Amino acid sequence: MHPYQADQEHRRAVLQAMLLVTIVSALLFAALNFPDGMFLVAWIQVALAAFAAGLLVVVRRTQRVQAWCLRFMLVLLSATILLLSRPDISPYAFIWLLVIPLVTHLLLGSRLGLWLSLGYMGAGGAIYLYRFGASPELVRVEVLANAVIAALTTLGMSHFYERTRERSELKLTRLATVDPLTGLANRARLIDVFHWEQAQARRKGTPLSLLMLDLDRFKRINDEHGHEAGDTVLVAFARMLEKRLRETDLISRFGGEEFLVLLNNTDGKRALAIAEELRQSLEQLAIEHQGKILKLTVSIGVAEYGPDGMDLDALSRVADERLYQAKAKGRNRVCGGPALRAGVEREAAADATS
Ligand SMILES: Nc1nc2c(ncn2[C@@H]2O[C@H](COP(=O)(O)OP(=O)(O)OP(=O)(O)O)[C@@H](O)[C@H]2O)c(=O)[nH]1
Repeated sequence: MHPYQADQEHRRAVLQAMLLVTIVSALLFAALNFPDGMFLVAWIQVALAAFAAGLLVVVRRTQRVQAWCLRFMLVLLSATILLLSRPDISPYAFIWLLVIPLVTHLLLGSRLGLWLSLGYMGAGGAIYLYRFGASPELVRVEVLANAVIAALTTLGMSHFYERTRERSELKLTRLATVDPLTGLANRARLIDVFHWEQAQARRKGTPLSLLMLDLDRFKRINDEHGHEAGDTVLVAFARMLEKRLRETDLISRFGGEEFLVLLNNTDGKRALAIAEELRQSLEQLAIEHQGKILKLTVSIGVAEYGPDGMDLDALSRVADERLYQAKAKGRNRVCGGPALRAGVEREAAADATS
């Protein structure tokens, strides 16, 4: 699951729980307020329950969970402030202000949660002082001190909890999707991104290509210069790939000295040319390790989404076969399919005759 998706699913679950609580409590309060003749308050509560019920249906399927969380919070908090500003509301209803930091942080994260909490709790506090400022027993120092300390405690704890949760989630996401040696994407992330790119390619008909790269005689580097030198080479190769490719390309390390690159918006012919540029760049690269210069080459297999396969497994298989051909032909070369090669040759012939 993409990190963004994991976060989205977390928020979706919290929002669904919050909507259920809102429906039940709003209907309960409406049922208490109707017999007391507080019709406007009761109808606002019924409207809030209806809005939450409608949202419950939308939220099950929407991809825009964060936007719906914000809309729901703005409606819920504005309705709360509206109800608290009614002259017939009990001072005990202001206790609900203490719940604001908890729900805003759970639904909107630490940043938006903090700002909305400060805004709406501040507004609620101001309404309380305006309404009950003339009743000495309701604005006694110990009453206000209790309220302020309780409010700051829930705000501080909610903020601290959410910040810590967000940081751990980020750390776990990094661990789950990044190769620790090179900092490139790992297999799990490549699979994730491939699914996204595959959907784009299907919907928009844009081309997509895959390169499989394998360093030549890498074992020798390890054997002759040590494992550390091998690691230095892998990192230098990763940085070279990042420098030569676009930010939208996904570069991943699959294992050992094998790398996979996903080139979006790139057809097989262009991918073949890019692979050739990468091959030449590595050939010219001098990698320094403990005062020694290490030289290395790479073999590359190219596959194109569509002609060579419709999923990652099929494309990887084809790219791997072509990589094997490149190795078999003497290494330090790029191999595409017959169709790709024919395309390049046709172009070369056209160039020669023009
Ligand atoms: N330094 C280092 N070496 C690694 C790492 N992962 C795998 N290797 C080594 O990579 C080498 C791969 O060797 P082979 O699969 O024989 O391939 P090669 O020597 O590159 O030969 P060809 O691919 O046929 O050109 C092995 O010696 C592994 O121990 C790593 O993270 N760091």
